[in-house]
Amino acid sequence: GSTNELEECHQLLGELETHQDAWPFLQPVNLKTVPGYKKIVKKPMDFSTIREKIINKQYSSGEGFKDDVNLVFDNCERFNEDNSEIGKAGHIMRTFFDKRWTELL
Ligand SMILES: Cc1ncccc1N[C@H]1CCCS(=O)(=O)C1
Repeated sequence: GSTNELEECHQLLGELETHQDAWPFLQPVNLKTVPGYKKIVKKPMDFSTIREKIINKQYSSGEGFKDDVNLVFDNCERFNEDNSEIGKAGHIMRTFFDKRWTELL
């Protein structure tokens, strides 16, 4: 059911936050200090914002949670070179998420 589904999302968010390659995604990108980010990335998203949304019951199902997690990684790919430190972390984190999400289904 959706309650259990959202509990699984909360558990999975904890795994994302504690992953060794999560560091670029733990807090919102600083729009004042990262040149170009505000203009280029229309919908910023990060793990702390997702946690707030879970706590405030802003997700009605796992789909909304999954969409926000994917937004984190899509923003990362748009702004960062694939072979940059942050770009590489984004690919690793997306692969990790996709595997765990598939295991939940
Ligand atoms: C995900 C992302 N995309 C583009 C630029 C920066 C970031 N993340 C930053 C978040 C704060 C710490 S950091 O500044 O090292 C990395």
